[in-house]
Amino acid sequence: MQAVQSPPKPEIQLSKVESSKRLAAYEAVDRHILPEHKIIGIGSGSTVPYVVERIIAQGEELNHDRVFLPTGFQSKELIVNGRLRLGDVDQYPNIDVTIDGADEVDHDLNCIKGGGACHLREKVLAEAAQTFIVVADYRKNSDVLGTTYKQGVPIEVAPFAYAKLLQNVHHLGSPTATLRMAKGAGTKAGPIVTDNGNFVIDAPFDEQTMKDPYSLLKKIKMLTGVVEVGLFCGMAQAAYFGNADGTVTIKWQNGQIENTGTPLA
Ligand SMILES: O=C[C@H](O)[C@H](O)[C@H](O)COP(=O)(O)O
Repeated sequence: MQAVQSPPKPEIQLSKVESSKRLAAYEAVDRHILPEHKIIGIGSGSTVPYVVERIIAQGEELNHDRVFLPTGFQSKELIVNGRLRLGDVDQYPNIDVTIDGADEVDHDLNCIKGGGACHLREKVLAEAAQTFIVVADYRKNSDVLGTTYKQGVPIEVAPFAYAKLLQNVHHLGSPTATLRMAKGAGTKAGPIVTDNGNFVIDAPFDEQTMKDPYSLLKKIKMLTGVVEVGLFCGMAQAAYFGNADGTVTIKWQNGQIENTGTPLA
């Protein structure tokens, strides 16, 4: 009897933005998640599912003795649903590679992170990693932070201190800083609460201030009650940006910029 062949699965047509996220994620995994890497940090956001997809495609033989550490609820689900082994940074404080998304990346690879309120765990996993790689679509590739991500610098704060901190952040030069509220039908009434039980303040600063994100980071971090700031300065070794034309731009820590792939006709 002839075997019945199931019809080929239709290829889901991705939007330009989605395909550029996938391009960046695949290229970064292919270059940085190598057979010798056993402890791997998995970041958060909409590009990270493609990172996990590509890691799974490396196969059971490579993945069976690897441990994957999540930066939040979303990445934990990705790891568990992908049948990868879950660990945590308190068991594995030395990570080989962490790959994560970003809200915006400047020419020095400084990043705004925390649009999804995950930046505390993300920063711990980035710092613990020998190699920290950022993946994103072309919209996140900037010269100066705050050019495209207008919501402001995400600041995770102890809930009881938020009112005082809002005043302090206003005085620091962000008069429109606000407490991030849960939005949309069916969501919680009131402020969003992070995976660590904290609140988030979004603090936009002017262009001049954002040109020196490290100074700003230090000032905000000094405010009592601040848990972590979504400015990642001097942490990434490389940032991969998928482009709408099917190529990938890679910015390296030493300032080198590389373009790979053939532009779509
Ligand atoms: O808190 C969230 C993280 O920092 C994300 O990595 C960041 O917001 C980017 O997310 P997305 O890729 O969904 O824009």
